[in-house]
Amino acid sequence: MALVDIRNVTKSYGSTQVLKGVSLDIKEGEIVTIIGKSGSGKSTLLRCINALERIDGGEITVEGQPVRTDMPNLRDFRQRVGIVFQAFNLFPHMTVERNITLAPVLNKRIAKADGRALALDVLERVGLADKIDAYPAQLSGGQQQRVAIARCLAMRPHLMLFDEVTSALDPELVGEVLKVMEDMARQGMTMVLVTHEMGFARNVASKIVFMHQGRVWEEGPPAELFANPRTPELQSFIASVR
Ligand SMILES: Nc1ncnc2c1ncn2[C@@H]1O[C@H](COP(=O)(O)OP(=O)(O)OP(=O)(O)O)[C@@H](O)[C@H]1O
Repeated sequence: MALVDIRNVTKSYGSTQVLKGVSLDIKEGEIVTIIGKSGSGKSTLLRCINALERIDGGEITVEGQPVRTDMPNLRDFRQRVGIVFQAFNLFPHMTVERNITLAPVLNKRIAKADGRALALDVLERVGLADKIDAYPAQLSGGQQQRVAIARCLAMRPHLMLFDEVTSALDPELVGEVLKVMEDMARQGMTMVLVTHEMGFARNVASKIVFMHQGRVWEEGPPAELFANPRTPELQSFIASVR
């Protein structure tokens, strides 16, 4: 069974249909990269998987459970499906440790006394254990984004979604964040990313999904898709990002 099963999903904002019948399977351990032009519906699809947006038609299931914005165990669901955004959204008045432990303590996933150990554990995974007592303003953008990823990892998610997480970073800071994501991929985390980083898409993704005008236009393993794009739309997209 697929970890995520997306069947014929439609979604409109007002009179604009942004998703026009999207179907997609994501299996455990897969690294799926969604690419496509601005406005093709990539972020919207990602947000629908996490129940941040209500879908109009079709169905999304995660681990067999239908995803709905009004599902009874939404908070529990969001712990299993983490999302990291372009803006890091760290609380500026809290230390890195507090930022990471706030939700797990509030949700009673861990005792307050165990918070520091948990924070250290996830910070080690993003290479920032020495910043546990820092405040966000004392960190670079790349470091802040790695803390945001660590905060997500602290919930022990089964699936992680990344929405253009390197787009707001200075170019020299992009690599450190991609490296953390690459490590997570290697450790078997199931990940879905919307990204403009074609190098990452080529080298790390197990599957590329090319979206065009609200549809999955082409999908497949990167080597195949980039070497033999079948449609003129993907050909011109690849040419535009070279
Ligand atoms: N909350 C919203 N209200 C109205 N329209 C929206 C909303 N969110 C997105 N849209 C519109 O839906 C379309 C798809 O947006 P989406 O962000 O999913 O595209 P995208 O492929 O991720 O683009 P980008 O690469 O620019 O982020 C766009 O035309 C956008 O203007």
